[in-house]
Amino acid sequence: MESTHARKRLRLAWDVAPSSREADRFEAAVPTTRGASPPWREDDREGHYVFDLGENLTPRYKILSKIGEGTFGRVLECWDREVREYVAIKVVRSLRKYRHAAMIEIDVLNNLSKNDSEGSRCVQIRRWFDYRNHICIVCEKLGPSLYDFLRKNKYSPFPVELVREFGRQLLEAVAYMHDLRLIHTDLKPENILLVSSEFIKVPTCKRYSQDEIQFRCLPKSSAIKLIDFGSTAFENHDHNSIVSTRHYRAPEIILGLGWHYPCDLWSVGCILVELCTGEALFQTHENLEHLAMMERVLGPMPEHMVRGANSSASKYFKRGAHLNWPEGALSRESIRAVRKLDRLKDLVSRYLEYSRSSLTDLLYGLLRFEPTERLTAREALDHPFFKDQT
Ligand SMILES: Nc1ncnc2c1ncn2[C@@H]1O[C@H](COP(=O)(O)OP(=O)(O)OP(=O)(O)O)[C@@H](O)[C@H]1O
Repeated sequence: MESTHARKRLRLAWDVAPSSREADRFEAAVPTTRGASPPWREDDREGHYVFDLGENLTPRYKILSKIGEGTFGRVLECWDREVREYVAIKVVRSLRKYRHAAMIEIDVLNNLSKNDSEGSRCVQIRRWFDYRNHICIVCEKLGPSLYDFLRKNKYSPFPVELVREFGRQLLEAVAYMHDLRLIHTDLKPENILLVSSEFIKVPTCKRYSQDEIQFRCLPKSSAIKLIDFGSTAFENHDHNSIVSTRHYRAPEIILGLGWHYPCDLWSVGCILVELCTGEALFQTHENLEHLAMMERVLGPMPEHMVRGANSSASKYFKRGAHLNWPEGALSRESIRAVRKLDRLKDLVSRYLEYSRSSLTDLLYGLLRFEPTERLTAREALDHPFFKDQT
């Protein structure tokens, strides 16, 4: 299944988690809903559960806000009356295929939390239940995603020290998953959440005018966790389908060569570049343009990969294993978009104040075309970039 190209829609409430006193006040203001479920209603046309804020999901959970929406369902912030904590509940669409996918996600989440001795950096499942034909997955409530943060800062990059912290934790999460023989397949800034919503505002060097200082928001804590295990693959399953959201999709997936653990590391490479520059590295919606962008940034693709491409991908190449570019481009804008991109090392050094050769070297290791030559998560964690504190 091809993940959606478009960025997720805006979060509805990203830094407005009410305090528990506020939740109590909220509780008192809507006394009639306490202890009861609302009357049964039809789902909407897409199979989403229909709700009103302030009512109960089940008598245990009070719905406070909608925090997200994805292909599989809606994520609601709820107050758990029994444990007295905020939780995020994914209320899955009632269609059979989503219910089925949700059961696999629950299996993965249980696996992740069962083996989690100390902070796996993957969201923790609390429990799950089936309510009015909707699978509901109750998880710890986390803060905004790294993408939410980039957007809030008008796509200005994160400081390199934060990129290092995020990168290390992201790789720890991926290494943990791979040790459990699980492949995430949909790593992207939207699926990396800060644990806390707290942030500080710091002045930037840029000024609009003499008196107007520009600010940007930085998270108070750099702790992050991975979410969205709805596309996670087990090591022994068939790995030929198209996976990953377009911008983060590895070349072996596009070429139909089959994919494995290394596809997650490619996505990590793309994510780290995005955190450093503020913008997605490969902003494209189309295979040939995507491959041309990869070659522009990283150099030519190895010939054996081109020769192994499946029948639908081999049409992107001329005889002699060269990409059919720019001849095959769909428009002039497309050619311009590819030409606009820099080589990886220039791209990184353009955004960082001074040369960061260790980061560039790490990125080249993560963005190797040949999956077997790509760094593994554990190798990447050993890279000098994570030791370099200057
Ligand atoms: N534990 C959580 N705490 C806070 N917010 C969350 C949590 N889990 C999910 N969200 C929010 O809900 C959104 C949708 O969640 P998720 O990505 O799991 O849904 P999905 O339907 O599987 O999405 P996709 O279409 O990407 O597969 C996330 O982008 C995030 O903003």
